[in-house]
Amino acid sequence: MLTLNDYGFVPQHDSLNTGGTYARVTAVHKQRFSLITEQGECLARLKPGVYYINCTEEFPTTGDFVEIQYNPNGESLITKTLPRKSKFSRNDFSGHAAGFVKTIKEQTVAANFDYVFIMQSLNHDFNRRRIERYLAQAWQSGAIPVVILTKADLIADVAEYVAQVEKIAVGATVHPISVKTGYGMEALANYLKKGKTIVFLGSSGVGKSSLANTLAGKEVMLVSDIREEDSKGRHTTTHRQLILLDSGVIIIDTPGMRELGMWEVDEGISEGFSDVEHFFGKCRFSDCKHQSEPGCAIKGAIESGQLPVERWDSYLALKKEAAFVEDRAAYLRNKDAQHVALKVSERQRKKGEKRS
Ligand SMILES: Nc1nc2c(ncn2[C@@H]2O[C@H](COP(=O)(O)OP(=O)(O)OP(=O)(O)O)[C@@H](O)[C@H]2O)c(=O)[nH]1
Ligand SMILES: [Zn+2]
Repeated sequence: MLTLNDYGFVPQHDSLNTGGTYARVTAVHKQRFSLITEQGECLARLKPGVYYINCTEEFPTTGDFVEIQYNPNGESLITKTLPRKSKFSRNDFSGHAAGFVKTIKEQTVAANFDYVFIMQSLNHDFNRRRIERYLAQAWQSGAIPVVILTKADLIADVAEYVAQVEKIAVGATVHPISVKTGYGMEALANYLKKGKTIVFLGSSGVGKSSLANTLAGKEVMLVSDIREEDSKGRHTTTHRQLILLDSGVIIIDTPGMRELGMWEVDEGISEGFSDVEHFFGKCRFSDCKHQSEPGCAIKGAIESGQLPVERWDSYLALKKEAAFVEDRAAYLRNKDAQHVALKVSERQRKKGEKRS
C-alpha cells in the first residue's frame, strides 16, 4: 500500500509535529480539493472556521501537504496547510483587467516541488527572454531550475542553441531532448528520483504532456497536435493535477503555471542574474545609476564585452516588471489599510458619542 512518503512527504513538512492526519493536494476544484491520503484518495473542503473566519491558514494549492479531519464516509475537512518548501505564485487580479486593478493578491498555484523543468522547444517557440523570466521565477520558488530544450529532432544545430542558453541560464543545467527520438533523455535520470516532485513550466505546445507521458511510459496527459510550421496549439491541460508515476516520480502540471506573475521575485532575479549583479558596487560612485556616470562598472563591462548588453537589458526589464507589481500591490495594501483605519476611527467616534 502507498504511503504519503511515496507522495513526497518528508519529515521536514511535519515540523509543527501536530501528529494529525496528513494528505497531499492532487487537484484543486472550485470549492473542493482532491487529496491523496494513507487511506487512499478523497475529496475535501476547507474548514470554514480556520480558512474563512480566523483566516489563519494559507489556501492550499496543488502539491500542498495539509492536515485533515478524515471522513471515511464523505467529504473530509482540511484544517491546516503545512509549511511549504517551495512555491509558485501568480498575481491574482481578481477578475479585473490588468489596467483597472482594484485588488491584487498573491495566489499560489503549485507547492512543494524539488525541480522546475523550464521547457522551451527548439523550433519557433524559442525565446531567450522568456527563459530568463522563467529562470528568475524558478529561482524565487525555492526549487532547482533545470532548462529543458525540447524537440531537438527538429533542428540541426542543437549544440549552438545549448551554448546560447547556457550563457543566460547562470547556475542552471541545460538539457536538449527529443521524446520522438529519445535524444538526451538519459541525462534526465539525475532528477527522476523516487519521491521527488517536478513541476513543468512552459508555453502551450512545447511538449510538457509528451514528456510526462514518455516518463510515465503511458498516457497520463493529453497531447494536442499542433502544426509545427507556426506552433499554433490548443490549450489541452484543463485542470490542475499532480501525478505519481510508477517510477515514484511525482509530476505537477497546472494551468495556473501559464500565468505566473512576477510576485516578489527580487531574490530570484538576483540569483538568475548573478553575472550582472557581480558588477554592482564596483562603480566609481556608490549611487551610480549605471546610465552615463563616469567610471560605471556596468557600462565598462558592456564595452569590454564581459557583460552582453542583452543581459543588462533583460535584467532591467525584469526589474521594472517586478517593481510595477510590487508598487501596485503596496499601493493597494496601503489603500486597504487606510480604509480599515478610517472605519476603526469612525467606530470609535460613534462609541464616544454614545457615551457622552
Ligand atoms: N518533433 C517533435 N515533436 C514533439 C516532441 N515533443 C512533443 N512534440 C509535439 O508537440 C506537440 C505538442 O505537444 P504537447 O506535449 O501536447 O505539448 P504541451 O506543452 O503539453 O501543450 P499544452 O498541454 O497545450 O500545454 C504535439 O504535436 C507533440 O507530438 C518532440 O520531441 N519532437
Ligand atoms: Zn554604474
